[in-house]
Amino acid sequence: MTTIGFIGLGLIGGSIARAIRKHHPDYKILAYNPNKDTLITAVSEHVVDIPCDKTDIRFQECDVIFLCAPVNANISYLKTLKDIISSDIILTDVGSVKGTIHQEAVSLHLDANFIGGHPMAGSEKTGYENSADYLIENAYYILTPCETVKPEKALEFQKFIRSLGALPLIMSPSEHDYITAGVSHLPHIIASILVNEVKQLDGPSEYMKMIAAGGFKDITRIASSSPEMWQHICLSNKDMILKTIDKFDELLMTARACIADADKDGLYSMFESSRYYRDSITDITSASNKSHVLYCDIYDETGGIAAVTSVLAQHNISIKNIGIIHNREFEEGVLKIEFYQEDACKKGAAILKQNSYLIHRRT
Ligand SMILES: NC(=O)c1ccc[n+]([C@@H]2O[C@H](COP(=O)([O-])OP(=O)(O)OC[C@H]3O[C@@H](n4cnc5c(N)ncnc54)[C@H](O)[C@@H]3O)[C@@H](O)[C@H]2O)c1
Ligand SMILES: O=C(O)C(=O)C[C@]1(C(=O)O)C=C[C@@H](O)C=C1
Repeated sequence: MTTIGFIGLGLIGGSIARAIRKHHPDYKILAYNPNKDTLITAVSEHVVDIPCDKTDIRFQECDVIFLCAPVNANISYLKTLKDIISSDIILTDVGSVKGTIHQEAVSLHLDANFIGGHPMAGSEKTGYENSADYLIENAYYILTPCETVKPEKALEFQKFIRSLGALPLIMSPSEHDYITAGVSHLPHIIASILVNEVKQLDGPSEYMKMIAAGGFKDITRIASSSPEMWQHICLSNKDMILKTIDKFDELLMTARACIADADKDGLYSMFESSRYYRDSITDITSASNKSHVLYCDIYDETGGIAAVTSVLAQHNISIKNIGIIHNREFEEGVLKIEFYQEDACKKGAAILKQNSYLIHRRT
């Protein structure tokens, strides 16, 4: 029997625990979370087997412990767990910054046990109540094993992550921190600034807030993310984030100059270059690990999901997975439906369209 521990059972911890329960129903799951109600719910849903205290001696039984609290809390847990855990445990975290926790693992002589982790999936929503067993499905899951981790241990953990439906990708902590500063940390800072900018510019009528449409909403969804989480990330990945801010500043000033100078060619080439590059970014669900998914707009009303599933059932179309998703690019109320086969997905889309549902497929 494999035993897995969790410290922090929020959006990401809860989603990984649910994915383990789904793919490895016989594994034993122990969890600590400061909010006890979360643990009670997780036990009642059979996601967690044993609710634990912060320094619970039963964490000794674990083969793997996932640290799923905010970045700095994960770092401080290494010291707390050091005297409890078994000598061949795999300790991992899901934090959005890797350099600082690696430094702590090395200084505590836990490096032979430590494999940093970071699922590149999430949401602006927090907490166990928003967790889902499919959250990390088809998402890149960055792994940063310490150099002293035995290769067979690292390989075994990589296989485990793949078994949960995620796509493991190995890199060094510094490479991780550089890349995520560019594609995750700076975008969150910019989203937050954009919202604060509108807040400051808007007049007493609040027309800006009222008419803000798809463009503003798309680019600022992540401004609703957890302030605590992003405070920790900015404090932990300071140098890399400052580099990306400098680059952003340079490009913003170039755009400013193009506008001030009415530089037609400069403006055209800025928009043309970003459009070309953005169009080349594919959704991995449509690449080699293709899953047969469609997104369906539903009304936020009782029975909305049941109506969709019964239309599909009437045509003998089986659903592999279904759920409301929050980490997405479409509007509120989108239902994600996964099918076993591409044919079933296409047929399902056609039938739902005939029934006046608005269907999206990602390219
Ligand atoms: N939200 C995302 O999109 C996302 C994506 C990938 C990775 N991450 C990382 O995952 C981690 C958790 O983020 P989340 O989105 O699940 O946040 P969350 O707020 O949903 O969950 C955090 C959980 O940790 C618990 N917690 C807080 N302080 C704690 C402490 N000192 N000790 C133990 N538990 C504590 C909270 O009660 C909560 O249940 C963070 O390190 C974050 O950087 C987040
Ligand atoms: O989709 C979102 O809401 C996210 O912000 C997820 C997201 C990101 O893409 O930046 C946020 C933080 C992470 O560490 C990893 C993923």
